[in-house]
Amino acid sequence: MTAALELKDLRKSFGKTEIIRGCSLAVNAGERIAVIGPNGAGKSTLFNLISGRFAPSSGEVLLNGHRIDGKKPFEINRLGLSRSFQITNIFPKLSVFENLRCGVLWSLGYKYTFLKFLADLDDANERAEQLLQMIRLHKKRDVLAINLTYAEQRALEVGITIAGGANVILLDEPTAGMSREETRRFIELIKEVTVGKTLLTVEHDMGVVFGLADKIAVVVYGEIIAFDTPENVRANQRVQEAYLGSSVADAQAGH
Ligand SMILES: Nc1ncnc2c1ncn2[C@@H]1O[C@H](COP(=O)(O)OP(=O)(O)OP(=O)(O)O)[C@@H](O)[C@H]1O
Repeated sequence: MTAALELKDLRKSFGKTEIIRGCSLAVNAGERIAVIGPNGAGKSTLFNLISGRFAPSSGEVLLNGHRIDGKKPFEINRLGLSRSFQITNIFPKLSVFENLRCGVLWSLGYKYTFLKFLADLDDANERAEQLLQMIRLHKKRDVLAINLTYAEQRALEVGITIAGGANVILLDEPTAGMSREETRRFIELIKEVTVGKTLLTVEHDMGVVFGLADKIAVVVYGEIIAFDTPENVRANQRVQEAYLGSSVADAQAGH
């Protein structure tokens, strides 16, 4: 079976410092992966390499079996990989519905003509209405994004990320800054809206990791030292020594 996303001996140096030091990983379609690791381990850099923000120094990134390393972020997006936008990429003065519709329309293609735009508008409206329901913001349909609560803005961000129908979704700390209860509900929401999709999240909160992930990739000092089920990762000696056994991680996991 072709992996939905595959990294082959991926490396990235900034100047003389190698930050990503030979990462290999194969993620099957439909799997939910949490990428964890200490601060500065290279998690964000890995996401930046996958989503095309940085080009790797060497190695390959394959999306559904096709090389995407070296391509531009928008090209990778149109090939079916979507990364969560930062809050600042939500249009604050547009309504929730309009934000979602922008996400849908933007994904429809860069060779866009005005006539095609008009023809597709009905479809885009319909899709935006569906997304509204999915992210449970239908009651906030016409509210300006700037007037949403923080958790609602994060939900909108997820809605925009999935708007184009990408099959591989990257979310960077989706529950950061949320209360425990908001986090719990948000994990359920993420699970629902990503059914059938491949999901990668960078996550610090161990509660979120163990609640969401089918598999965990542990990044330490630019290397993936483990890639396995949550139970096996928890029991992995090397991971415990390098990361999980710390009191901080235990506290986050609620032990
Ligand atoms: N553009 C850059 N130029 C130089 N060094 C960089 C650049 N981006 C990241 N780094 C360095 O790469 C290392 C890994 O950073 P990265 O942000 O990927 O780690 P992280 O695991 O996401 O950390 P955190 O959990 O704190 O977000 C850090 O030492 C950082 O200073």
